[in-house]
Amino acid sequence: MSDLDYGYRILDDAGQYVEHASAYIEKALRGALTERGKASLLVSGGSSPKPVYEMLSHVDLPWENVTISLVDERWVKEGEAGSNADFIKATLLQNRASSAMFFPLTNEKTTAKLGAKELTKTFDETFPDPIDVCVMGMGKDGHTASWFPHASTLAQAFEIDGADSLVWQDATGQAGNSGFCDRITVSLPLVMRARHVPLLIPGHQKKTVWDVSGEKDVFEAPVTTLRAAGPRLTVFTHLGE
Ligand SMILES: O=C(O)[C@H](O)[C@@H](O)[C@H](O)[C@H](O)COP(=O)(O)O
Repeated sequence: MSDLDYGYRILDDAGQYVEHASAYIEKALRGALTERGKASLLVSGGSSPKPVYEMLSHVDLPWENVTISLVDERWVKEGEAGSNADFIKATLLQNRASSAMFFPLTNEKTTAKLGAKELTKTFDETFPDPIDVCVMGMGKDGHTASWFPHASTLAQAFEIDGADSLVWQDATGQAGNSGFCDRITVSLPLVMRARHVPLLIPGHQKKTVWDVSGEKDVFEAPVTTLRAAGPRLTVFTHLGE
């Protein structure tokens, strides 16, 4: 018996990881669609969830009733290098899932700081709280969403009372920023209220980062905050490379 209060699915290999993570998200969306007739799904970028999105895109669901957005976005225009929106369009919003509604996390403002308020307003109008499924990823530096270790802007994402749904983040100097510093991200309270929080961290290296993060401070390893979701958090990993 595990004494963890969250789900921890340690699969044998990458193939099983993809199947189990995809099936979990499918089941959560199906449950929301059955209960409420619609579902909301926020997704992360990165190579870890990519094959899961590709599998999910073939699933037979009433995708036209599913509204999808991002957990975080680099402040670039769609069509420019680094756009998470483009990544999701090329992976998840394909095949059967191409009929889902997609809400991008950028607007015409020149910086995320300038665009955040207006974007939050339309996001809140589009997505009833709580979100049904928030798919989280993780960098080997322990960041998740655009919550980077010791970032100067991190406290505003972690403000428990009163953080907006979306907040801008400055990832300057972060090892895991992929070259994109100006960012927008969901806030911690929004994720904590979500009905399902799958964390997709395939491979033994990411598994170790996750396991070790349990001993760390939330500003040192932001991903550890997800433990506070308790049974609504399910971690998917495998023991391969
Ligand atoms: O916006 C970003 O920079 C990415 O989305 C990033 O947060 C990513 O999710 C992690 O770095 C994990 O990436 P991998 O899954 O490729 O390891």
